[in-house]
Formats: sequence, C-alpha cells, structure tokens
Amino acid sequence: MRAIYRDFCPWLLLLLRRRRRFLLGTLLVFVTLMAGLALLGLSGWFITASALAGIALSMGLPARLDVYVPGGGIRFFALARTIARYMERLYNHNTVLTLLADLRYRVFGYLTRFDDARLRGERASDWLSRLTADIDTLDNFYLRLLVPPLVALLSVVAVSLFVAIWLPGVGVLMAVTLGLLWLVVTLLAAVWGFSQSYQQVVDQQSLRRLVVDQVQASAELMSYQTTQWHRTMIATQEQQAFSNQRRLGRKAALINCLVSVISGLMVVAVVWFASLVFSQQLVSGPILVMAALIALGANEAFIALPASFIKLGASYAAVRRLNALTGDSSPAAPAVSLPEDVGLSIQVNQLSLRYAQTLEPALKCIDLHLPAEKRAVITGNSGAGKSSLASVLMGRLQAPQGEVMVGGVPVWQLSAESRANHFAMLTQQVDLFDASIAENLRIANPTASDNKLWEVLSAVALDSWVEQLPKGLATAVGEKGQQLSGGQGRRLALARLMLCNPQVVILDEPFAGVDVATANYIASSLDKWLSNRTVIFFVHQVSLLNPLPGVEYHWHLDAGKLNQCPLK
Ligand SMILES: Nc1ncnc2c1ncn2[C@@H]1O[C@H](COP(=O)(O)OP(=O)(O)OP(=O)(O)O)[C@@H](O)[C@H]1O
Repeated sequence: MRAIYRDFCPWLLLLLRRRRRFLLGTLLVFVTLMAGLALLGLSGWFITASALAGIALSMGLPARLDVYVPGGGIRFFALARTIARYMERLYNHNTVLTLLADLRYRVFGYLTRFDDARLRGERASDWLSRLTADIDTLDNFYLRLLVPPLVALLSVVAVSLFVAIWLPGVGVLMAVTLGLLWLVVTLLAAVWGFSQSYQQVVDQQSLRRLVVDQVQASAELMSYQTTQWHRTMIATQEQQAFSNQRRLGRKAALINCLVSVISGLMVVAVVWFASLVFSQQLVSGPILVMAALIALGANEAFIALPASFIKLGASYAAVRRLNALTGDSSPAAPAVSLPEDVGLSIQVNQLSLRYAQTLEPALKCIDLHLPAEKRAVITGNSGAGKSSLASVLMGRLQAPQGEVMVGGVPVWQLSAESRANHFAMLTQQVDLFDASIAENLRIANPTASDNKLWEVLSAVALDSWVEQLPKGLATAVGEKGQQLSGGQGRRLALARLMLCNPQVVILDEPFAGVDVATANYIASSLDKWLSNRTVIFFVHQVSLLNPLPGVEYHWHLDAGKLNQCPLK
C-alpha cells in the first residue's frame, strides 16, 4: 500500500499544483449535484403538499398552501442545476486539458534528457504509449478518481444533515448506509479490480507492439509466408486481453449491482422509518416524500464511482511506467553555452563506452585532439565504433568514462540550445518527415527563402531532379522519405544540414549511396560550406568513392581503439 502511494505521489503533487482549479471544479460538481437533489426533494414536497391541500379543500376542510415560495424554489434549483452543470463541464474540461499539458510537458522533459542509447533501448510504440495512453490514464485521475469520491463524500454529509433536521433517525440511517456505499464503490472496487485492470495496460501494450510489427514488417511476413503465424499471435494476445477485460467488466457489474441493492434497500428503510415517525404525527406527509426522494436521488453521486475505481490498477501501471522514466533521466538539464562565431576545438581524453547488455566496450580509451576549424577523417570497418564515437562527440550519447570537450567545455554540460546551434550531424539513418521537400528543408531554417532552398538543393545535385517534379519544392516525400531513393534521401538531409550555421560538423558516411561523379560534385560544394568550421568525416575507408575535401588529420578505429594514421 505504501509502495502504491509512493508511486502515485509525484503525479498527485503535480496535479495538486493546480489545487485552486481542483477545489473550484469540485465545488461546481457538488453544487450541480445538490441543485439536482434539491429540485427533486422540493418538487416531491410541493406535489404532495398541493395534493394534500386539494384533498382537504375538496372535503370542505380549511387548507392553506403558499405556492409562490416553493414554485420559485423549483425554478431556482432547475436553473441553478443547468447553469452549474454547464460551468462545471466547461471548467473541468479546461482543467483536464491544462493537466494534460502539464503531464505531457513533464514526460517530454524527461525524454529529452535521454541519450541515444536509452532512446533506442525501447521501441517507438512503447514511447508512444507513454506519451499518449499512459498520460491519458493519469489525466483521468482528476476527473474520475479525485473529484467524484470527494463530491460523493460531501454529499453524504450534506444529505444526511439536511434530512436529520426533520428526521434525525433517518439522517443517521442515511449517513451510515451512504458511508458504507462510499467504501464499497471506492476501496472495494479498487482492491477487487486492481490486478485485472493492471493487466489490462500490460495486455494493451503487448497488443500494440504486435500490431505495429504486423504493419511495419508486412512485406517480410508476406515474403516468408508467415503472415498467418503472426496473425495467430495477435489473435491469442487479443483473446487473453479480451477475457481479462470480461472478468473486469463482470466485477464492475457486480459492484454496480451491489450499489443498486444497497441504495434500493436504503430507500425502503427510509420510507419505513419515516412512516413510523409519520404515524406518530411527528412529521408531515410532504416531508416524508421529500426524504424518500432525496434518498433515491443520492444514488447519483455513486453511480460513476465503481467503473472508475475498478481501474485504479490501470492508473498504477501507467504511473509505474512513467516513474521508470523519472528514475532513469539525469536530474537537471545542463545549461552551459558556447560562444558564438568562434572556432571550436575537439578534445577527447581516455574515452570508453560500453553499451548495456554487451560484454565488449564499443570504444576503448580514446584520445583525440582536433584544433578549431580543421578537418579530420575517422575510418573504420563496420562495427568498429564510428557511429558511437560520433554520437558521443555530439553529446547524444553519454560515456561513463573519459571526457569530451568542445571549445574547452565538457560536451555534457552544454545546454540543448547550445548543442543545437553549434553542432550539426549527418547520421547514417536520416530522418525525413512525411511532408514536402520544402518543409523538410525548413526544419533546419524556418525562415529560409525559396532561393536559399534551391541553392542548397543545387549544392547536393538535387535541383534538376526537383525542378522536373510537377509540384517542385511542394512534392511530398512520404513517410520516412519513402518516395525518395536512399541516396536522394541522404542528399536531402545533407542539403537540410547546409541550411544551418554550425561551428562543429560531423558527417557519418556523407557519400553513401552516391555515385563517384555526384560525390565529387557534392564534395566541392561541401568544401565551400565547411570553411571555418571544425569537421570530422566518418567513413569506412578513404577512397575515390569518398572525396574528403580539406582533410588534414586521419585516425583509424579498430574494434573501438583509435590510432592516428599518416594522411595519404
Ligand atoms: N544501441 C546499442 N546497443 C548495444 N550495442 C550497440 C548499440 N549501438 C551500437 N552497438 C554496438 O557497438 C559497436 C559499434 O557500433 P557502431 O554502430 O558505433 O559501429 P560503426 O563503426 O558505426 O558501424 P557501421 O559502419 O556498420 O555503421 C557494435 O558492436 C554494435 O553492435
């Protein structure tokens, strides 16, 4: 129990930072409920009193009834209920959206502090689950698990005290029964449905993974004729999730049934006790009817609670997954900035890196010094550690041993803005968005003119190809740039890089997928753009296929070890 509280605590505190909204939202829900109950009770009282006055008059007995005050009261409560309900919906939905923004902001903040290895450690569908499904589950917390039980508890107190003014015994009966009902719909529902609703989140995640795999790998599954096998796996998982959901639904229905039985019995008991008091002429008929109707209406505060509390386990599962993020990320965002328009040197001292769950280090005791505004090439066979070293140099991957200094500042102390402004990297796997060519380019520089876009396209020899496209710069490149060839995609990414103005540039296999003539043409444009910048090329080998303009230093990576080589 304490562990559950500890896990929920940070998120509850985040929600309660908006406590004024929370209190006002609760008050509006409470006022709506009370106005409804008052309308029901007063209407019952008024109809009964009118009927009794009519009967008395028809029997020739003297009778008086003020119709104006109760009539006005009924109109007042009817209006109050409508207005309070409208305000409550408006206000609480606004609160939920505000909380959603708070939660997403916090979770996104944690994700931005992860390095490449941690981000790649989980699947995209899992990150998506955290940012969407888990946060939505938490966001339900306010409107389903915090406000309604508080309103229900307040209504138990208010309704019992009100009835006790005329019928103290009935007031106590209602307080005890409704209090018991409150415990049933909150604690009992939460405990009873906990493990199944927890499992529901786990099942949904597994199902989402399998379905994403089915869609993404459909070509492979079809070519190996294993589509049916994979579909069977999905069907089995679906069946498991379905039967768990059915068990949970059955429990929720049973609790709802219990609520109806308890509240129904309470109404019978209220009518019975009140008629005993009525038979002793201690209370009037209209009051008896009013008490019975209020007892009947009080049920409304409890109706939605079982369905919400039975899913407490799901909220707990979401919270635990989100807490795993907070545990992993570094506590504070680094905030050192680099000077503008000054050449930056790169210095690496005794750097070692080992990925989690691997035996051999990917990088071993690396020392490197590249003066400001100079260019170097680092060669190495596949798997030698080139991409890992490039990521560490850019501060995208944190190495536990050794240090990397850029412009004399440890790279991990640099703020995200500073890294974005001063560093640029062409990675092996380029990311293109499902947008037009122009939009993909303007990610690097939103204010770049069309002329500027044509200039960088020409630098990577893509201008004539784009010119002959019917939509030109507005041509969509498809999801992950699927409508471009591999080489075109890389060149577009290189053109995008050329719209920035970084002081340090890292190019990981810049000429991969490009023929020799085009590579030579791109190299000469790159040469101009790279002047006055500190540059490292990462390539498998120095060859005609890799024209490397202006390179003055050469290192070779061999199984994670870096050795300086003479430049041929
Ligand atoms: N996220 C990761 N988790 C575990 N091991 C990794 C990870 N990324 C890379 N490695 C391992 O680190 C070693 C170096 O990989 P890296 O990608 O840096 O090599 P590379 O020289 O860039 O190779 P290539 O030229 O084929 O891209 C490899 O043995 C690889 O298996």
